[in-house]
Amino acid sequence: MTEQDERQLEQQRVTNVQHQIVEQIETTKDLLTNAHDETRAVEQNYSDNASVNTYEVDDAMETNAMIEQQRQLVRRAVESESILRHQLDTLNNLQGSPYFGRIDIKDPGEINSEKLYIGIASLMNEEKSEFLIYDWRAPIAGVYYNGTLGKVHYQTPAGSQTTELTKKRQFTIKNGEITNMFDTDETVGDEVLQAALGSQNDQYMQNIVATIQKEQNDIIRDTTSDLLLVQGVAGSGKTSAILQRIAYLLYHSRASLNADQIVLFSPNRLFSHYISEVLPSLGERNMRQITLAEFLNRRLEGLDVQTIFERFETEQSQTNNQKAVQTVLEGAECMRQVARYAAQLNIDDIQFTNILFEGQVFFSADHIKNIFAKQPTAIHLTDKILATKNTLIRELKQRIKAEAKKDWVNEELNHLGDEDILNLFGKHRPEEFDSEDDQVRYLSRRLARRRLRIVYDAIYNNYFIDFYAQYGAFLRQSDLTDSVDYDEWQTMINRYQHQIEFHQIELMHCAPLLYLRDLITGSGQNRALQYVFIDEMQDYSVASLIYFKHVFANAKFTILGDSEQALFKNIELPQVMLERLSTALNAKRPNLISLNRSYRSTTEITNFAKAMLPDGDQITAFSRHGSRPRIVVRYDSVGANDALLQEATKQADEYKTVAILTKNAKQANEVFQVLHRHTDVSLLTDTDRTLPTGILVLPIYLAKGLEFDAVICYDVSENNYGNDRSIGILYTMASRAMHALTLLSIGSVTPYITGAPAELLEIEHKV
Ligand SMILES: Nc1ncnc2c1ncn2[C@@H]1O[C@H](COP(=O)(O)OP(=O)(O)OP(=O)(O)O)[C@@H](O)[C@H]1O
Repeated sequence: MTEQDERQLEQQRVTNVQHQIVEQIETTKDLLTNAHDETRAVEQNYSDNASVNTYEVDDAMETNAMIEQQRQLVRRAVESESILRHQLDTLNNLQGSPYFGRIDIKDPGEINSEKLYIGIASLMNEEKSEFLIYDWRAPIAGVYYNGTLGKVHYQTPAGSQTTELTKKRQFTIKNGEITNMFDTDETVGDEVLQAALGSQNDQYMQNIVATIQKEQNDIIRDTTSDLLLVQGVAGSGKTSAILQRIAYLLYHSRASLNADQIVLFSPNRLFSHYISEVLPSLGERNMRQITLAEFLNRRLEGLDVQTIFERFETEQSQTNNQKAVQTVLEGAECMRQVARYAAQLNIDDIQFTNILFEGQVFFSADHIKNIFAKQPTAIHLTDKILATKNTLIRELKQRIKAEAKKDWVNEELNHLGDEDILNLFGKHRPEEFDSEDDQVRYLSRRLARRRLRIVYDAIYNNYFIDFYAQYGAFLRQSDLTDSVDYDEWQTMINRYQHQIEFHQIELMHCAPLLYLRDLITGSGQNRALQYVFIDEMQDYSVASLIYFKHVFANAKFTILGDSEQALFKNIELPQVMLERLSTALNAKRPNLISLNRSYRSTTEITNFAKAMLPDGDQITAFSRHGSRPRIVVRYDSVGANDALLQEATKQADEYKTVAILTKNAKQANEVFQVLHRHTDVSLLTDTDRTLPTGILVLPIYLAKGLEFDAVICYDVSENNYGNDRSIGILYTMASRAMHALTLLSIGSVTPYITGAPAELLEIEHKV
C-alpha cells in the first residue's frame, strides 16, 4: 500500500470516529437533559417534604424516614448527572483531535497484529463492542511511550506482560483532519515535539500527552516509590510530567484516590493559574493547590508570616553569620533536636499560660499545671495534654452552670426577641419542655455557653500552652550553636521574641516551631492525604520538608526541583541534595529520576544559559533554533531606559508575551514607572493571580515555573549581580524564555555572563 493510500485509510478512520463522537455527544446531551430534569424533580420533592411541619412525634418519625429516602434519591440523581456530565466533557475533549498515536501489537501465539489507537480518554463504539480509542493511561498504552519496535513488556495489574510491537504511528489531527502522520521507531519523534514546542500558548500550560518522553513517562507511571525525587534542568518538563502523573494516578487508583487527596505545593499563585487548565484538558479534576505562605498562615493564625519573597528581598543583605544561623535552623539536625526536646520535656519546662476571658484570668497557668501534674506519669506527653484538656472542659461545664444563674443572663433573656429565642432553642422546640421554668433554665445555660464558647475554643486549640515561648525556650537550651557565632544566635533569639510580640515570624522558624507544637499536642496531622507534590523544592528548607512529612504522614511524596535554579542558596550538587533528602525524609522506597534535556527554550538560549553554570555540560538543548541571545550594554540610566523601551516594544510586536525580569520587587517597580508612560505594561506582584499577555514586569521569584515567548533580563551588570548567588538567579531568568532572550546591562556586565563563550551571544554596546 502506498503512503498516500495509508493516509487515506487513516483519514477515513478519523472521520468515522469523529462521526461517532458527534453522535455520542448528541445522545449524551439528551441523557443529561433528562437526568437534570430528574434531579430537579427529586430535589423539589425533597425540599417540599423537608419543610413539612413536624409537631407530632409520630408525624416527625414518619417524615424523617421519608426524608432520608428522598435524600438518597437526590444523591443518586446528582451522581448520575455528574457521570453524564463527565462523559460529555470527555467527548468534547476528544472531538477534533480524537487520538495521537497508534500501536500495532502481536501477542504471543497470534498471527495477526491488533491495531490500537491512543488518545486522552477511552472511547467505545455505541454498541460497546469495540474500543475506538484507548486511554493513554491504560496499561498497554505504556508501550507507546516506552517501547521501540520488537518485543516489549508492559505492566498490568496482573503483572508484567509481553507482546511484540510491530508498528508505532504518530498523528497530528486538527479539526478532524490529519495534518501530520508518520511511523517511527523512537519513543516520540522529535518532529512532532518540534511542532508542539514551536506553538505553545503561554497563558496556560498545555498538556504534553501526545509527546511524553521516555524518562518523563517513568516519572508519570511510578506507582511504587514513597519518595520520588525528580532533579530536572530548567524547562525539562518536570511540572508537565507531574501534572500528567497526577492524571495517571487518578486513573490508576480511581477506586481509592480522588483529586482531594492530592496536594501540590506551588511556588506562587500565578503558577497555580498557569497550570490550572492541564488536568481539565485531560478530563480530570484539579488537585488541591497551596503555596507555602498559605499553608503556614493557616497553621499560624494571627501571625504575620514572612513570605519566601520577603525573605528573598531581605536575604540580599544578609551577613555570613546570619546565613549560618538560618542554615542551622532550616536543617535536619534542628528538627531532630526539636523531636528530642519534645520527648524529654518535663512539667517545669512546659510554658503553661493563663486562659483569659474578657481580660480576666479564667483558668490560671498554675491551675492548669496542677491538673497536668495529676496525670499518671507513665502516659505519653500528648495523652497528658489531652487529659488536661478534658478536665478543663469538664470544669468549664461546671462554670457554665454557675454562670447561667447570674443576673446578666436573666437580663439578656428578657431582652431577646421571639426569633432570637427560637434560635436559642436550637434543635429543641419550646413544647418539648415540661414547664416554663425548664425552658428558662435551658435557655440560660445556652446563653452562658454561647458567651463562654471562646474559652472552650481556647482549651480546644491548646491555647493554655504558649508555644511561642516554648519554642523560644527550645532555642535557648539548644546546642545547635556549636557551628554558628554565639552572639549571632542570641541576636536571632532576641529578634524572634521581639517579632513575636508584634505578631510576626520569620520563615526559618516556622517548621521547627510548628513541629514542636504538633509533637507536644499530638495534633496537626492529616492522614487522609495520599500524595504530596512539591514543585521547586530548591526553595524549601529541609526542615520544612521534614515537617510536611510529619503532617502528611501517610502520603507518598513527589519532590521536584532544579538545584541550579536555587534563588536563595548557593548551587548544590544534585546528588548531594538527593541523598540529603532521602535520609531526612526517611524514605523506604526512594527513586531518583533526572531529566537533562531542556525543551522550553531554543537551542541558542539553552546553550547560553547552561554556559553560565559550572556543571552545565549535563544539560542537552532540544534542537529548535532561533536567534542568539542579545546583550545590550548602556552606561547610564537614560540610555538604558531607552534601550529597554525599544527592546520591549520590538519584542511585543512579534510575540504575545514579553517578560521583563528583575532581581527584586523594587527594581520591577522602577522599571514599571519608567515604561508605563510610554507603552502598555503590567506590573505583577505576589498578590496577582492571573497572568496577562503583552509586556509584563516582574521580579524573578514570581516567574518561577513560568515561561514567556520573550524575556528581557533587566540590568545584568556586575553591580547588580556581583556575588556567586547570582548564577542561580541569572540562569533561572534566562531559562524562562521560549523564543527570544535579551540581556540589558547598565554598566559593565556581570562576570557570570561575560564568562560564557562570546560566540553564544550577540553583543551591542553603545557608549
Ligand atoms: N514531552 C513534552 N512534549 C511537549 N512539550 C514538552 C514536553 N516536555 C516539556 N515540554 C514543554 O517544555 C516547557 C517546559 O516544561 P515545564 O515547565 O514542565 O518544565 P520544568 O522542568 O518544570 O521547568 P522549570 O524548572 O524551568 O520551571 C513547557 O512549555 C512544556 O510544555
